Amino acid sequence: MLSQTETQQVDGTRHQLPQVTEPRNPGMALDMDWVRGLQANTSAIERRATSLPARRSVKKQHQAAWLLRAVSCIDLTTLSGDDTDDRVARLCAKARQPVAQPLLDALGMGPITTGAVCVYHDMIPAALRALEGSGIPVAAVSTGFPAGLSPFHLRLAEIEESVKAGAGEIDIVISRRHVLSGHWQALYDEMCAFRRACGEAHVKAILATGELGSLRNVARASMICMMAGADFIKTSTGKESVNATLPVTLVMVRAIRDYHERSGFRVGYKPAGGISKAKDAITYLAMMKEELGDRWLRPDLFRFGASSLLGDIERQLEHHVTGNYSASYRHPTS
Ligand SMILES: O=C[C@H](O)COP(=O)(O)O
Repeated sequence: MLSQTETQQVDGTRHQLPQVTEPRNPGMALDMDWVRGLQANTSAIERRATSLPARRSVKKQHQAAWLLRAVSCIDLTTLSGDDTDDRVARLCAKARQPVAQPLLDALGMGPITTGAVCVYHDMIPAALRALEGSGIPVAAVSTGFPAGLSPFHLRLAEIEESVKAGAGEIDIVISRRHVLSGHWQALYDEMCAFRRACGEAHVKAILATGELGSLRNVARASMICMMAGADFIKTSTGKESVNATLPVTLVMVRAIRDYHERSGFRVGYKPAGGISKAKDAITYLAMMKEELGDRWLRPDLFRFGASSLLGDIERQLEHHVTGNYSASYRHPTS
């Protein structure tokens, strides 16, 4: 069983987190002087990113508490052309009970859920049905995900349809070409329009960082999306050839820190794509704690976009409790 100290390791609170209400980022006018002043020292960033996993070893007895926190921050995702209502229902059952009850009992933990379930628009009704009464939000990818190259009015309409269908969170993709050609005003205007179309639904801006060409572009695109009112900035669709990485994370979380220092608003961070190992999840959480502080270790400000991470975390928790590793096929996600 986890002691109270162990469950407090992650951010000084019990794992069953009280609800915290964060004022929504309203955005601000585009400040091009600020944007142009943003630089990224690639070699320093890469050095810091490489040193983190090696330097930061979460002590064994605290790992289970960190892993449970990671679970509560997962946007449990299925984004496949062959998604079906049944697959989404199985995924949602997993979101409601992501860790087997005997493991939770052995760890002395109460109920836990994932942060959200993330699906394509057509899967929203199935997800809502399966999550009814759970309080788990449905996130829908939108705006011509993953490329974001459909006609602009259709991208706006897609957001509106998903909000109407009941999605509480909308993951939009930005136009990479605006970044690659330095059309910052166009990027800002696009993001403002997406935010408006979302209404009360929270909007995550997917930058597709693997396609932005440089870390400096990542810094600038992050800042512009926040200036235009993004609630979260997210690395990737999971469909680019390079998805979430630690260097990109450093650049994005430092942009979040700068934005908070100047505006007073906290924007969330969502690394997504290719995060499938429990130890990587701990590295990301440790980076959030070191760069942004404990407040960003809660699901209202941090999510993993991941389809298979949960299975590995459950395996590691089982090992923590029983001393044995089970086969990964025993922990299917959907
Ligand atoms: O936003 C989430 C990603 O599409 C999930 O990517 P993944 O399948 O590599 O975990």
